Amino acid sequence: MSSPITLEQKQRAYSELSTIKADFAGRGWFPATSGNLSIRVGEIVDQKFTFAVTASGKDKSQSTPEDFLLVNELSLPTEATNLKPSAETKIHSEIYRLTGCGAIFHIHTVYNNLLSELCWEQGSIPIEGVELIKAFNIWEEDASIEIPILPNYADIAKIASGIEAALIPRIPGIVLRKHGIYAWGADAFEAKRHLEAFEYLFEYSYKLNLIQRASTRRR
Ligand SMILES: CSC[C@@H](O)[C@@H](O)C(=O)COP(=O)(O)O
Ligand SMILES: [Zn+2]
Repeated sequence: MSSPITLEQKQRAYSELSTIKADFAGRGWFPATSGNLSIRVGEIVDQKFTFAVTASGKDKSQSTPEDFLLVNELSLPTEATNLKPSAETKIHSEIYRLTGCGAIFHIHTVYNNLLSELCWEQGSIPIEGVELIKAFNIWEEDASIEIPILPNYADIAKIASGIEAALIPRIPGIVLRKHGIYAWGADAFEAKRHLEAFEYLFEYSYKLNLIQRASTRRR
């Protein structure tokens, strides 16, 4: 059994999620109700854990008393509620199980969708030598990283079952093809830093690609 969650722990997680949700909504990171967020509450004990997750299908630019609920490692609500957890909760559960992280943020952006398609054939998005790679705690000079891309099945359990094989240990994120990114960290602060870095690197990479293609055409 994981230890019982106190009201204070729950309120702290909801408050943190609420602040992050408003911040990301302000950046246009939740178009058309897309995206979902979660924070783990309490420790992982005997592979059992609890996390606060966004309710499904909400306008995530609005703040209401019904934005979040608690679920367990099986993605099932741990308290009586009318709310439905995010349709993608099983992806969160699997990432917590595999990484032991403390927070997971998922967003759909044009840049993460474009890069997932541009790099689909190679199976991952390569980024070379950009300073912001250090946001992942990768400090080597001119580091090269690859961000894995997974197929975007309609069956969320099928997506979740492919995560273990796709994970790259030092990369705190995965991209679903023409869908969006999942980024995580030890806590909400770190998950946010990672997500911001991924999105910056995707925009950089997409624009670099455009410039390089245009200059190749001119030659
Ligand atoms: C409305 S399109 C986006 C959804 O299909 C899904 O990908 C998503 O990110 C949000 O689902 P949700 O159930 O609200 O967490
Ligand atoms: Zn999604």
